[in-house]
Amino acid sequence: MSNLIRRSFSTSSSAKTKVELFYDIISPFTYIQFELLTRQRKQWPSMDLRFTPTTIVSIMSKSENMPPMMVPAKGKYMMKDLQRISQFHKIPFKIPNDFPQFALELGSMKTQRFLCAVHEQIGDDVSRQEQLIRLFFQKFFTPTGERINLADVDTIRSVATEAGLESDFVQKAIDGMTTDVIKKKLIANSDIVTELGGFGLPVTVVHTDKEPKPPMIFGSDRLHLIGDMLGESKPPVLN
Ligand SMILES: N[C@@H](CCC(=O)N[C@@H](CS)C(=O)NCC(=O)O)C(=O)O
Repeated sequence: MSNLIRRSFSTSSSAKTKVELFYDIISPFTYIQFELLTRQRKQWPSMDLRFTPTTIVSIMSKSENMPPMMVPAKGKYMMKDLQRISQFHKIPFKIPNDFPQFALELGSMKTQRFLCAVHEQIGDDVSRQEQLIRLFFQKFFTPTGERINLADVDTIRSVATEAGLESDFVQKAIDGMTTDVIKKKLIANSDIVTELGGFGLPVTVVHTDKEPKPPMIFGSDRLHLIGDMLGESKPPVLN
């Protein structure tokens, strides 16, 4: 098994189990899972939640999958489904008015490279990561349908600054975005997902030792299984 899959995290607490959310800001179901998992912290004290930036384009291509919206019936259902579940979970959300076109033509690669560079700089400061990731999701899936441009460096800079990152820190991450180290790191993160059998997002990996490979959960609708893998008896808080 690849040592990327069973890797060590720099700050580990043996009493807790790492639950790793692989994310890409362009993925609406990942926004849902991000909010649901962060809400679960209080309910599930054994969970040590971590975030890993990835790119859905690479995951789809390596797994020979394609975006659900390429199949018209799936695309239509997905829009309705997202509207229903975001309302049910009380997450302020709307799919951007030009979502399919934006996703296919511009996409989130620049933002994901930026976030990857930020992760490298901050290390395991999960609360700073969380604040930044949430702001990107909120500004892309606004309740009005007006989105930010995830492919624009000035926009990325302004979101990061609004999230409280210092300007020289942001500049360092922007410089990092174009380096081979960061580009390769983002692809390596995506390879972990496909090596575990992933074909889309969100992917949540529960780092238990109970199975030969850490289990990989696809989707934002399997929270009860994650709780069960953690040995938590309290059910997830859904709304
Ligand atoms: N049922 C899942 C659907 C998740 C989903 O459709 N994710 C998209 C990206 S936002 C994907 O990667 N789909 C791949 C596929 O369905 O094959 C959920 O509720 O979260």
